[in-house]
Amino acid sequence: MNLIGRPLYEAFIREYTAKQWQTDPKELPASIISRLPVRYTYDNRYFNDTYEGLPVDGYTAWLERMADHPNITVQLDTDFFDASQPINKQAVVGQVPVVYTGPVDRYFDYAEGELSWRTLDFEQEVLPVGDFQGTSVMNYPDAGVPYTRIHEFRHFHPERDYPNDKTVIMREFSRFAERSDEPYYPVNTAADRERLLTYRGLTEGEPEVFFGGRLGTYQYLDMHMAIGAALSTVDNKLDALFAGVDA
Ligand SMILES: O=c1ccn([C@@H]2O[C@H](COP(=O)(O)OP(=O)(O)O[C@H]3O[C@H](CO)[C@H](O)[C@H](O)[C@H]3O)[C@@H](O)[C@H]2O)c(=O)[nH]1
Repeated sequence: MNLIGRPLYEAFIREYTAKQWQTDPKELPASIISRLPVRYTYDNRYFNDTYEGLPVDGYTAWLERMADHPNITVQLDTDFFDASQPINKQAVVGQVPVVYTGPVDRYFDYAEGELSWRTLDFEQEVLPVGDFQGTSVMNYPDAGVPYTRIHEFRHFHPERDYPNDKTVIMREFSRFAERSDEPYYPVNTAADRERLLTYRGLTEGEPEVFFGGRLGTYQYLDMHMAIGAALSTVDNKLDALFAGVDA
């Protein structure tokens, strides 16, 4: 309210935030809103960063190329908490360094209670038009619309060729995550923060386990922050563990 005043808060923030978090805004950390820059110019970009963009061929290709190395084996569909398969928590922790990027409460089998998380549902549709909304993301702040925003992929990559008579859109819906859902956002209420402190205490007792990413640290990290944090974990912690080990 201090940032933009009541009329703009009511038009753009109040109902969107209710849909996105289903949590009284007073319970949410101020950093959720203060991440949105307020400026008094006609610059209509989202953030103030010098460069904004996506990997040229997308995040999937970017990750596949990083993992495409003779020293790296990728094993998917393997549950770290399933002791019936060899690469499980009990078998590996303490034996080799582990970087864990799943939910921190799950790692400890929810011993200190559940942290609250939001998950997302997506509904994809192909429409028979060349351009549906003229922009990559359109937010729908009104309570009467069940989704929070619509993504239209062609606008993320204006440099690519797309058909003139078809476009892919995706509606995004937010809800509280159950244990079986994929968590996307830490809600981070005061109760969550208290619980997180006890989990942080527990992480200190884990030998050579490095908790990373939004889920492992219970932090609302943007992509550039998650990448930066991963690189500093390598520089500050992992490098030393592998010094002297043959590549
Ligand atoms: O129209 C809006 C937009 C945001 N918010 C409030 O501000 C918070 C932050 O909104 P963002 O859209 O910045 O948050 P997301 O993490 O959902 O955004 C993601 O999508 C953004 C673009 O839409 C950026 O790409 C961002 O880096 C990426 O994390 C929301 O939860 C909500 O409480 C509103 O109330 N109304």
